[in-house]
Amino acid sequence: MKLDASTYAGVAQRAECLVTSEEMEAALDRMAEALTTRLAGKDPLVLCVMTGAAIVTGLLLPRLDFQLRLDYIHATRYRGETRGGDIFWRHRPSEAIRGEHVLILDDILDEGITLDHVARACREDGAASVQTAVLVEKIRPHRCEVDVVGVKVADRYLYGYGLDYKGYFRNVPGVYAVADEDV
Ligand SMILES: O=P(O)(O)OC[C@H]1O[C@H](OP(=O)(O)OP(=O)(O)O)[C@H](O)[C@@H]1O
Ligand code: HPA
Repeated sequence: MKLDASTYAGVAQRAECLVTSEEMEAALDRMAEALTTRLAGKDPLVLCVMTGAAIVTGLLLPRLDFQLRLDYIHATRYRGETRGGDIFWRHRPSEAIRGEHVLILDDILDEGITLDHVARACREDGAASVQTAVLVEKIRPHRCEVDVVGVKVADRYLYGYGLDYKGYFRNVPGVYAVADEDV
């Protein structure tokens, strides 16, 4: 769904910045360090969970100075809404996963349902090992744990650094909480 320019501007004006771009860049540096410790020398297959993880993937991979490969996996359950529904698979690269040390990279752990499904799918598809990393973890109970986290943020509806509000704001250089009236 398209947002008209005045609605877009209103959402942006009412939103609250929770994490600045400087803080996010520092978090990416810390994630890179933790992932290097876990995965350097294992020739991992990094799986970008489309679409939101495209930004964290692009920012993180140049910080990883070791042998790796990149592929993508696409499971979605929000599809432009601010509440999640059933998992919908768009791309599951089962053959590519078999025997690999997989790193699943996503933008956010919210309820944890998406990451739980994706990690299970990788194990079912014969991954040698599965590790997970997210740029943002919401402070709330989750369906699954994650190995490496960038920042922990309040349980509000968020946008920026890959996180979308109705398909928009993924390109915003900071993490913002949408005002209650806009959720
Ligand atoms: O922990 P959960 O409650 O399952 O939510 C997290 C998932 O929600 C978002 O995906 P979405 O379905 O919105 O697709 P997108 O990546 O295209 O935004 C996000 O990218 C995570 O994959
Ligand atoms: O707070 C959120 N913002 C954007 N996308 C999301 N997917 C799960 N939670 C969120």
